[in-house]
Parts: sequence; structure tokens; C-alpha cells
Amino acid sequence: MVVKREDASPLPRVDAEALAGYGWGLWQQEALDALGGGGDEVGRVSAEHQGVFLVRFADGERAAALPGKMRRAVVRGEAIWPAVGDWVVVDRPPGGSVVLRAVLPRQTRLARKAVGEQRGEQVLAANVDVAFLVSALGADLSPRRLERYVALALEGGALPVVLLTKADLYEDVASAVEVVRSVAAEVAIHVLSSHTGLGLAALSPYFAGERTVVLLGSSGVGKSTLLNRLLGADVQAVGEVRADGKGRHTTTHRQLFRRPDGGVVIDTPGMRELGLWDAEAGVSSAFPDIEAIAEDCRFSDCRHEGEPGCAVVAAVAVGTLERGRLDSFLGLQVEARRAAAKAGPRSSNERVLGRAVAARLGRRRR
Ligand SMILES: Nc1nc2c(ncn2[C@@H]2O[C@H](COP(=O)(O)OP(=O)(O)OP(=O)(O)O)[C@@H](O)[C@H]2O)c(=O)[nH]1
Ligand SMILES: [Zn+2]
Repeated sequence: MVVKREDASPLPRVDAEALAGYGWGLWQQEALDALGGGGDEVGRVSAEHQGVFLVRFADGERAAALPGKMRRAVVRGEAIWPAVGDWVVVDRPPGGSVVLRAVLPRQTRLARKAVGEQRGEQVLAANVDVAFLVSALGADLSPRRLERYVALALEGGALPVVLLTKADLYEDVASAVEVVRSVAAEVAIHVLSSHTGLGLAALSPYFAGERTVVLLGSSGVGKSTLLNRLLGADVQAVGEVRADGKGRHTTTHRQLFRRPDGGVVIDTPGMRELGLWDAEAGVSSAFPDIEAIAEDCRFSDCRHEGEPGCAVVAAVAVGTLERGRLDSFLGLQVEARRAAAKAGPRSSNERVLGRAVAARLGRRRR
């Protein structure tokens, strides 16, 4: 949803040549033409900090405010809250402050269930072509978490790529890769060390054509260190990992960077609470093996939860499908459905009822 101007003002200024290095291209131009006139200039959101946005223009980055009118439109569901990576139209009077007025329709978007109940969906990054799903090799490597990241990337329209970092600290890389491959068969996997430089050159092709790549991964897996290597400069502070092995949260807000060798990188804060939001379709495409088996289920809408003629349950019974894999699929499906239900419009009555039910069940709310 986009706030549209009624009057037929001229199109806002866009320095296509200068912004090409930040990902401006044909579809963005088409989206701008479709949006119509109004506003002074187009730029790309490179950071957000508590409702103040940093916008990249041809002549540098400027802070931009989201005016009350647009905030109210967001609340009414008539406009979208800008995210890092969005192309935005702004008012930029000479010598005056920069004010956001519209967000161009998104080509892709990576979103998760927000931390806390009220805020709904949280878009992590917009207009992303590739999602680098970063995990550190070692004890914290979680195939189940990676499955979620793959689902999130596919649901948002980005190409998932698994990066396994800190290879210099780890002996048995091959078996870790095997484990990851078993949950992400169709996804490219790269083993890296940002300290020795191992594997980094193989990442360049993902940036070809000034594509936008986002780094996703838990805190402490080495995203900032990798970002600095990708940019050839120390732009992001690297946190010392605590003695207990848990990463420290050093990234305060996400930011968008242009690579000197081409392409754009977006660094996000650690995803402490990765939830899925309306990602049922993404969940399915992250499990192509189960989808293939499910074609033989008797019912086309089979949920593989004990329906008659279910080929998926049968495959587990004869051992061609691992039980843990199905459990993980079903768990994510339930979560995606629950999140989708929560996203629907709810009256305050229902909300009160929901709270009463939760209290009855003795579940604590955060
Ligand atoms: N040995 C080794 N250590 C690494 C490597 N990459 C990162 N580290 C270390 O891991 C720690 C965490 O790295 P960061 O880059 O801050 O991790 P992050 O994912 O950005 O963490 P947040 O900013 O909290 O999201 C730092 O002490 C890095 O020096 C690597 O390839 N090898
Ligand atoms: Zn079935």
C-alpha cells in the first residue's frame, strides 16, 4: 500500500546514474512512474533509529522524518512503515529538513514476527535480492534455526545462501556441511573465515548487477566482521563475544552499505527471537522433499497430521522420511498459521477473550 498524490505534479528527482550503485534500476523507475508525481527527490533508506530515517541520495545521506500524516496512514493500514532498503520519495526543500512522503512498492521483503505482541510484523529489510544466512560453525550451529531462515528468505522473495563462519576455529567442517545440506538441500552453502579470508572470494558473484544482499543471523556469529571484510573497511564495530560463548549485542540499528566492488549490503541486528509471520508458503518451499511426497496424499489440503491416505506419514513409517524432519515441518506450519491468525483484524473483545483464555491456560505473556 502506497500513499498516492491526487494532483499531477512532476515526478520527483532521481539521479539514476549515482543511485545505480545503490541498486536503482528498471523496476524502481517503473514503480516510480506508477506512483506518479509529488515530492522532490527519491532516495534509499539506509538506517532507521526510533522513527528517524537515514536516506541515501546522490549527494550523500540525510536524516528524514516520518510526518504525522504518514504515521496515521500507517496505523490505518493505508501506508507502509519504511524499512531499510526501501526506495522513498521525500520533500527536500533547499535548506529545509527532509520529510518522507511515500514508499515505492516493494519488490521483496524479509519480515518476521515482531518482538512483543503489539507491533505485528517487522520488516527487517526491503528490496533484498539475496539473503546470506550466517551461522557460526561449532556447538551453536542449529539446523532447525537455519530451516527457519531459509523459509523466511523464500517467503520474502530473496535467494537464500547459507554461510558457515569461523571455519578457522573448527576441525570437522565436512560433517557440519552435511548436516546443513540435509535440511537445506537446494541452497548453496559456503564455508568461510573472516579472519583468514577463506571462502570470501566466492561471495562476489552474489553482488553482481548491483544486487542487494542482507546478512541474517544470531548475535555473535560474525556478521559485522564479515561485513567489514565485504566492504574492505571497518564500518561496523565488532563485539567481543562473552566468556559464556553468547554473543554481545553490538549492532544497534541496521544499515545499508555500498560495496566498493559493486552491490549493496544490509546488516541487521542479531535475530534473538526469530518468529515466522504468515510464512506458510515459505515453510513449504523450504521442505521440497516433504512437498514432493505430499503430492501422493489422498487430500490435496492434507496437513499430514493423521488424515487417511497421508503419504507423508506413510513415508515416515517406512523410513524414507526422517521423523524429526516432519516434526520440524509441522511445528513451523503451526507457528506460521498461528501468526497468520494473529495478524488478522481482532476486536478488543476478542483480545480480552484471548487474554482470558491465556490466563486460564496459565500461560504467561511477555
Ligand atoms: N576465529 C574467528 N572469529 C571470528 C570470525 N568472524 C568473527 N569472529 C569473532 O566473533 C565475534 C563476534 O563477531 P561479530 O562480527 O561482532 O558478530 P555479529 O554477528 O556482528 O554480532 P552482533 O553485532 O551482535 O549481531 C568477534 O569476537 C569476532 O572477532 C572468524 O571467521 N573466525
Ligand atoms: Zn499428508
